[in-house]
Amino acid sequence: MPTTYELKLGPLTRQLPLIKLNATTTIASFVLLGDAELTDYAATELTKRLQSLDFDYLVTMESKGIPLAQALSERTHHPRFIVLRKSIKDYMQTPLTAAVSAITTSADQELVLDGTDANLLRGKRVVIVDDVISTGGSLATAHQLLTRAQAQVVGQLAILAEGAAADRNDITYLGKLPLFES
Ligand SMILES: Nc1ncnc2[nH]cnc12
Repeated sequence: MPTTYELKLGPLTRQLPLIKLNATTTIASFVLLGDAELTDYAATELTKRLQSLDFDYLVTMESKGIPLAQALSERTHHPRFIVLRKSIKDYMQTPLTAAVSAITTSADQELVLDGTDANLLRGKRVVIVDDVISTGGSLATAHQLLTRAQAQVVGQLAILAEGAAADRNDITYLGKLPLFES
């Protein structure tokens, strides 16, 4: 039984550890945080995919999407991006929240849009960006929060699509990641 999966993305290769999540599901663990080289490459490639898209804000989800959104913001000359948080902070004003289930987190989580950010996004064209789209749970929750904030989601981007997400035609991604299910 191998212990790693070899991910190839353009000129880059990574050995991803195989992690058993439960009795039936094993993932090739892709942790973007700290991988400056891959973040840089992915941002350059995704920027090409954004070239013909008119949008006002990039939106990402805490926490693994943050360095990617930062790099994409710089490359696309969008000086501000929005981060959907995993919990309500004391400094937030009238936050919007929604429940989310993620493949890598056993307990249900929530996503939070600070009311100040919601005001900024009202009537704006937004692109959601994340590191991996798998079950699509956090993407759907992000989409729901943004719709509640009256933003228009005009694009959904990820570095990798995992498992069945690779068959979706409503996301743009650079590479596929297998999901090992028995
Ligand atoms: N393969 C994966 N690695 C890390 N985080 C994930 N979230 C969803 N799929 C993942």
